[in-house]
Amino acid sequence: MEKIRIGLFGFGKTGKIIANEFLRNDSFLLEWVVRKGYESHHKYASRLLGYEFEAGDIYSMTDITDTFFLERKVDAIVDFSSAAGVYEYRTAAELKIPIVSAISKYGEAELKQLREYAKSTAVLYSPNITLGINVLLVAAQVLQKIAPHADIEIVEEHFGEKKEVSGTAKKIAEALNLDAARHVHSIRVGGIVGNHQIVFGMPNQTIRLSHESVSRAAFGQGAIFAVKHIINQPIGMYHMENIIADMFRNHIPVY
Ligand SMILES: NC(=O)c1ccc[n+]([C@@H]2O[C@H](COP(=O)([O-])OP(=O)(O)OC[C@H]3O[C@@H](n4cnc5c(N)ncnc54)[C@H](O)[C@@H]3O)[C@@H](O)[C@H]2O)c1
Ligand SMILES: O=C(O)C1=N[C@H](C(=O)O)CCC1
Repeated sequence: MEKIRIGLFGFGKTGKIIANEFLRNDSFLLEWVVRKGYESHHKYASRLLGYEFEAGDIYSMTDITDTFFLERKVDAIVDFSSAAGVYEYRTAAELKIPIVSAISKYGEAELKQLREYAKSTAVLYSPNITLGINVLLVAAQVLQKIAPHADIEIVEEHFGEKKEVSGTAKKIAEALNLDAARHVHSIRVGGIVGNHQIVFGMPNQTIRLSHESVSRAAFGQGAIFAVKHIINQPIGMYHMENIIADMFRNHIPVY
């Protein structure tokens, strides 16, 4: 069976792990990687990650010409670069190459650009692309409907260096119509990749829904899930939580 060819933007803390998840999955071929600078320019991501084969030719953003995506064909682009990276694949969208953006924090202008691309190709945007967080997001909304009077608080734990409040926690608060400033509580310790807990408090019982990203490889597994979904979809904008919600709908056991 033909491998799914991937073009990856970003080869940083997370991008390297994403590249590794694609490299170790036989369904995929990592064709190239684009990063901001010239570090490891034209080396292979596979070799840098310790593999014996050559895959994932490394380019700099300045290498992207109008013919870049024509000359280096891929079946999907995956973006783990930065918000500004969104401006670099306009011609890919025009060529109808599906796009998975995992940028956690876009400004309005970048989001507008991504929505523009979704008029030409299939775009999946997920600020937290782990399967588990998107299951948590849907399950919490279902539970809130079942127990509308529950008190709800959100606790997010991340590595010590993370300065900003978890965008994921803010998204959960928004989905539950909660004021994030009041209901999101942050803990910064050690090397925690990312833990989110939603506590539903009721008079005689407490329900806790929680998700733990044990390794950043969880983001790679989410990206793989997203690519496999998006490459068979028509033009438009897609979100992981909607895909998961459909799976809930289709798999809720009928007793
Ligand atoms: N959606 C998710 O689940 C998820 C999970 C982790 C990280 N992220 C996002 O992934 C991105 C990268 O995170 P990180 O921890 O690897 O950061 P990082 O700073 O370690 O790496 C950023 C990488 O992107 C490259 N880059 C930056 N701007 C670029 C541009 N304009 N064009 C091409 N390459 C560019 C850099 O060279 C570097 O390789 C961030 O936006 C972060 O929010 C998302
Ligand atoms: O590693 C991080 O930092 C991440 N932050 C995003 C957030 O703030 O929710 C999610 C992905 C990982």
